[in-house]
Amino acid sequence: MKELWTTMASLMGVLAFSQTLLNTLLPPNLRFIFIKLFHTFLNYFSPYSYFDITEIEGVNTNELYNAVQLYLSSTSTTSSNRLSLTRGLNSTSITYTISHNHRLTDVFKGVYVVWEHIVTPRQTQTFSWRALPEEKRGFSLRVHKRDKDFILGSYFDYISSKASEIRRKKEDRLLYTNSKNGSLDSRGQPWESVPFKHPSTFETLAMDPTKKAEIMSDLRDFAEGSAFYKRAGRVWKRGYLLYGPPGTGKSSMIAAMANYLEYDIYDLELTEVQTNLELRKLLMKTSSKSIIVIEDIDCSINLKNQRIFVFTTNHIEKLDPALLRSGRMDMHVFMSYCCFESLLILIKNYLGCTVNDMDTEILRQLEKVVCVAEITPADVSEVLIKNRRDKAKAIRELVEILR
Ligand SMILES: Nc1ncnc2c1ncn2[C@@H]1O[C@H](COP(=O)(O)OP(=O)(O)OP(=O)(O)O)[C@@H](O)[C@H]1O
Repeated sequence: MKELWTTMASLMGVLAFSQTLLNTLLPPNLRFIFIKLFHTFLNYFSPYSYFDITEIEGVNTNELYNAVQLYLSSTSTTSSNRLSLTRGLNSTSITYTISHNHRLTDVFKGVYVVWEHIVTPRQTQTFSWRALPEEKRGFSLRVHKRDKDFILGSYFDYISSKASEIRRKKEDRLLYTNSKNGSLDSRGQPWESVPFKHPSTFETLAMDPTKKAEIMSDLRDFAEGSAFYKRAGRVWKRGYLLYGPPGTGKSSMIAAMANYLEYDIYDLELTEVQTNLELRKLLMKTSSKSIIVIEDIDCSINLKNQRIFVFTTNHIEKLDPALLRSGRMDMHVFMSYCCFESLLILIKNYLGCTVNDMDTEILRQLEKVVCVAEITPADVSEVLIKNRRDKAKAIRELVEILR
């Protein structure tokens, strides 16, 4: 053991001496060439290839760096014993990634790779139109030379698609509205956004169960069908027309759709849009995983984008028949007054009672009166919220107002 230490100490001494000799004898340019040659020599014999992904390329943010960071934060790949945790302002989710200058191993289709998160202080601030971070951050990927082509071919594509999936799941979704008179915000965006936190889901939505199941399956088919639409040469878009009296749940339905598909919502106020060109620009600035809501329908609008559109109206009879025939609306959904099934859903939402908890005679009475009373789910909700602490009173009052 003692001998080993002595040998190591001598080796270190030789190395230090060689470095000093190199620094004294060689001018900086030659020294640089010498070090480069030395690295090339080492690389030649090394069994590994390295890929560097820096956070900032020139002055642009490198999207691949963000994608790798997100990908490495997914539980299935994390095998490091030191992680950095972060949470964005107004966000409910925590993101974690490997700590600075730590490593982790990932396995992709049986191939082992090692990631290292390299963070070093930025030495000099080169001239730039925007301030650069004080630290230089980057990922270095080490792969075996024999796996290099395979990794370049599919691993990075896999990382990018996984990162988009994680981004959609983790990020709080947003509700966008178009700025007044087509003005742009401080970041040059025509849409203003706020976090979207509407609690409505298909489970809490009171409507005919068959119709509900049909809409859910249509949405799912559409969201998963991009390849089919492409094969069939059709534009990947779907239009829904929601119509019915106020308070029947059109807005709740839109929120349920967005929550179901985990899409953002763009609430398009057409009165703020002056020209078709302006409209096109607005639509170009939306993501494809989004629902675009248009409440004032106008025949002249031209919608060619790939996404889901939802049109709402309280008066379908006032719509131009040409608009209904135009093929822009693939599904017409009538949001109707309360039916018995809707009533049961609302009672469960607000009072926590199921059919089994309720008196059969009361149920029979409710069933009899609800189908003749023109009462909206919004009206029923009001009564139930008001009396939510006294379930019996809530049901009694419901029977009363339905008569
Ligand atoms: N079908 C429904 N299921 C569950 N809750 C509903 C439903 N319809 C209405 N509500 C309740 O009533 C409130 C108002 O309904 P909502 O705004 O969705 O109706 P709307 O049809 O969009 O009305 P408007 O045409 O006036 O915009 C909702 O926040 C919700 O609490």
